[in-house]
Amino acid sequence: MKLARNILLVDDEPSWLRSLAITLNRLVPEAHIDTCVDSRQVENRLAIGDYALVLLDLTMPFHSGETILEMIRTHFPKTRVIIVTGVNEVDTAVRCIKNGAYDYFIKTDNVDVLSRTVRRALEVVGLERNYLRIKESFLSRTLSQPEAFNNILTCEPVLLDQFRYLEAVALSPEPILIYGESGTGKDEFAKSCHQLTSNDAPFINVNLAGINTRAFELHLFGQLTTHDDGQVSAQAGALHQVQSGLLYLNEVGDLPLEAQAKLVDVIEHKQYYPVGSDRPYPVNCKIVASTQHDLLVLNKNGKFRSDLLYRLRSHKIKLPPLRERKLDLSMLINHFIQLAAHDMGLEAPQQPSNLANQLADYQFPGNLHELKGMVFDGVSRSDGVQLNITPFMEAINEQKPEGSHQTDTLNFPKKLPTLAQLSQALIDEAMSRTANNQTAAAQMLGISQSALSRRITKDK
Ligand SMILES: Nc1ncnc2c1ncn2[C@@H]1O[C@H](COP(=O)(O)OP(=O)(O)OP(=O)(O)O)[C@@H](O)[C@H]1O
Repeated sequence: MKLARNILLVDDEPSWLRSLAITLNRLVPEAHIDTCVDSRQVENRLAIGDYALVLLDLTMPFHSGETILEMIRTHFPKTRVIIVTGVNEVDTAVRCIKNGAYDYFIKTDNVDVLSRTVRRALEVVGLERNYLRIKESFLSRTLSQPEAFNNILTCEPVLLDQFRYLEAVALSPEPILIYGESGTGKDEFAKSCHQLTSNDAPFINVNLAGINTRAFELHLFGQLTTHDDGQVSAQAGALHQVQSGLLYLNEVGDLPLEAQAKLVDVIEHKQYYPVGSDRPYPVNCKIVASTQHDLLVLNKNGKFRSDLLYRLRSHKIKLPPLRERKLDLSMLINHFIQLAAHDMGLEAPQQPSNLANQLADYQFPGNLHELKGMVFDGVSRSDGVQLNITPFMEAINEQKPEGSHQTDTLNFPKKLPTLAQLSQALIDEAMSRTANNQTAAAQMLGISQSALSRRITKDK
């Protein structure tokens, strides 16, 4: 995770610079400290290094601290300045604050004051930069890392917006919540977030469905066990294994209330205690959670803690169900045909041109899981040329409301039709249901396309 942490110390006294650098390295170990003893070099150093913070002496040969402060405010507005001053220069330091310095520090102050001020300044710069990045990235219409979304096919504007939103918030230190029905692509979005944030660190997926609090603790925090002989054995939890990668908490809505309280602690304090240990360990990973349930409703029903809800909702992505993504259908069917054919070692069959139209009113309760299953079934049943549409037609028929099923029982009129009439009625129905696609209609009727074509031509 990118945090602002580069600091430049500027002072003409090399011995003071050395001791300040050592102190800060010890007290603020997450910072990267550089030093500069020549006030004429400061502008060049800032131009080549991405400094969040400058600790600036006031009295130096060549350029005074006040002059350098003005240069930094003008040319490097994203860099904050803390004035480091002697007791006799406090008036000047206060004037510097009025001119935009973040704070001042008196050389004789105790080092705890210094480390607190530096930490706070780094946090402020980190938040400012984060906010700016989110704003700039969201306002631009383009993605800077489109390859992170290679696994998510879509041309739906609402999802393309979610790509830009995810790219904008991926580097934020806050967690991200992905909300959508089963099979809407939550896992894929979490993987994209991993690519955007920490591709070379681990991605760990923890399924929280049905987990109890004890199992949650062991799974996430790990355990330290002290044996009778005094030996200690450790079992690493997901938070240890993930390091600075991405922890994906799948189905967070299923977590018991007690375990939710433990998760709030992790997010809030960025640390955790392995079971059996009273030593805290830092949390350095990105946390992405997903849910199929509306957490607001769970919260109203007393099943989801408010503090966890509001922490998770700081960045949230809502994925639409497939029934609201009809623009994507044809492309997704082709994609799954390629996958299925590859997995089965077959030639990829063609998608019937009107298949997506026929599915226009189908609700897809299982979303992409269901579509993928249908396509894999259709490929396995295909004649090698065209995708078999039986699985799709079966699903459409199953979904028809009560009373519209005509397949189970046939209601004949009082006077029975002749065989020829019945056969003609069947052909007409199949052609109408498949929008006149002879191959699809033939599949439906259980005859070859050439046999159907002969019957149609004969009847003309
Ligand atoms: N836009 C997409 N393009 C291509 N494949 C996709 C897309 N979205 C999802 N998939 C595929 O569809 C299947 C279901 O997606 P995924 O597992 O991400 O959904 P989910 O919402 O996490 O489901 P669940 O809630 O069951 O975990 C997966 O095989 C995934 O690779």
